[in-house]
Amino acid sequence: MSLDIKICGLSTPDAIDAAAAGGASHAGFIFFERSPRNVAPDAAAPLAARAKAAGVVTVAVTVDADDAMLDRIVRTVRPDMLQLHGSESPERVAAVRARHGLPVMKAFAISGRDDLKKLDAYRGVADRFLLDANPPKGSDLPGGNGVSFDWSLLASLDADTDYMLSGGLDAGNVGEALGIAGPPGIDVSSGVESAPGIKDAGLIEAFFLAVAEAREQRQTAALGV
Ligand SMILES: O=C(O)c1ccccc1NCC(=O)[C@H](O)[C@H](O)COP(=O)(O)O
Repeated sequence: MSLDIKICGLSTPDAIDAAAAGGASHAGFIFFERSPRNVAPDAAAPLAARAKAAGVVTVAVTVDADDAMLDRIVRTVRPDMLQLHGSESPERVAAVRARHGLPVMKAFAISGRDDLKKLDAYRGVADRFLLDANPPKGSDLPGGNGVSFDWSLLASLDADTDYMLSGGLDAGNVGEALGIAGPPGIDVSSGVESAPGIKDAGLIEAFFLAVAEAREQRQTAALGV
C-alpha cells in the first residue's frame, strides 16, 4: 500500500531538497503570520517551484483565509493543493474549491471519537482530511504544535477515508503511529526541526528512514517471514 508523506512548514531551498531527496510526496507552506514557519507568497513562489520541479505536490496551508488572501497565494505561489486549517465550514470549503479549481485538504483537531464525526459534513466536499492534535492550552497556533493524539481513535474511521495523520510525529514514534493507524498519508513539521521553524536536513532524513524501516517490518510480518 502506498503512503503519502507531507513535510510541512518548509521555508528554505535546503529543506525542500532534503524533503524531495527523502521521497516526500507533499510539501507544505504556511501562510499564517503568527507561525514561526510563515512565508510570504513572494518568498514561497520559488520554493514551491523547486518542490514541483522535484515532483513534489505543493500545499498552501491557510487558517480561515479570506478570498483576497487566497487569490494572492494561488496567483503567486501556484500551489497544487490548498490546506484549510481553521474553522472553515463545509460551504466555505466548497466555495474555495470551486473558486480556485484546486483540491482541498481540510484539517481537523482530534481529541476524541466525537471529533471524527465532524468529518461527515465534509465528505464529498473536501478532497482529503488532515487529522491533527488539538493545540495545547495557550498555544497561538492551530497546527505545528508538536503534540500527538490517540492514534487508536482512527480505527473507527470508514476504511475509504482519505486522510493524513498529523501531529507530533517524529522519527522516534512514526513507526508506532503507522502500526496503530495504518494511514494513507502522514504529515510532519516540528518533528523534523532543530528549533521552531528551522527544518533540519538530518532530522528529515531520519524521519524517512524510520518510515522505511517501519514499513519494511510490517511487510516482513505480513509475509510471515
Ligand atoms: O505549522 C504551523 O506553524 C501551522 C500554523 C498554522 C496552521 C497550521 C500549521 N501547520 C499545519 C500542518 O500541517 C502541520 O504539519 C501539522 O499541524 C503538524 O505539526 P507538528 O505537530 O508540528 O508535526
